[in-house]
Amino acid sequence: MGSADLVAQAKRAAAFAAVNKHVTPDVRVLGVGTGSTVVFVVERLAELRAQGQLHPELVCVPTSFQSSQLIVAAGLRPAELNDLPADGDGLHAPIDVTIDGADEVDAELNVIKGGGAAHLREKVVAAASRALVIVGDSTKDARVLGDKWAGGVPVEVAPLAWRTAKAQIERIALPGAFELAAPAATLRQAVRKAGPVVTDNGNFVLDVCFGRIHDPPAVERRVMMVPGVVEVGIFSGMACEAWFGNEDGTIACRIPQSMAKKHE
Ligand SMILES: O=C[C@H](O)[C@H](O)[C@H](O)COP(=O)(O)O
Repeated sequence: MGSADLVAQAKRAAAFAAVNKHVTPDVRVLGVGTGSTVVFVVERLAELRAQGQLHPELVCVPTSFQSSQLIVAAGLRPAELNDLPADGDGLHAPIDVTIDGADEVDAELNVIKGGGAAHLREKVVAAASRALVIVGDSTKDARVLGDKWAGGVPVEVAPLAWRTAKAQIERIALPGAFELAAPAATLRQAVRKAGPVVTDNGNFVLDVCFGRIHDPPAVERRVMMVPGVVEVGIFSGMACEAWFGNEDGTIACRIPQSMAKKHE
């Protein structure tokens, strides 16, 4: 088996394990992430549906055009977040659980997302979920963000503001929060289309390299303050569990390190 096949197999194993644990027949509203690992999440959902093991009224909230297409192709029912009824606690977190991929995950399960430019909708859906579960292959599993992922932090920006936002992001100074003396931002270019990537929301994406990120919540908050920034691809403190598939066929499941310590 080639290396790409082994990585796909690892992603599939993680996705299947997460679905098996979290998508029980009592789950009524499911958030479906975006990316190559989520393809396997939906493959498993289709199997469970065919076996009659899903809630008969299950609806799936997509996080992108791709995610919506996968849901429909698998015979599952898509639902818009705004159309879901409010829950009792007033927080409007009507989604039981969301399963999504990631570009990198640190020891506390802070996550970099947006390699597929879907992080705005992904974060909105994650925030409306009672649990966010991450799936990926073991190359995503890092101690500190920036240890492995070299693609930078995706930042969705309004097209009219991309140059000013880029300049302001590159001037961010947060002593101790990240490795580089100054962040470096690049406008993401499209493949097989001239010009920049345009997101599902009609915006552009800056990929911002910070080096290793020691304080993800501080970086996330600071970048969000730049005018024109729509969403930052750092998800701090949102994920409760991550599943990583290894090329040897084994799977690892992790919870945030601080929570694991409390249970020791
Ligand atoms: O924008 C895309 C998403 O955040 C993806 O979930 C992330 O890039 C991971 O994708 P993949 O499973 O393809 O590595």
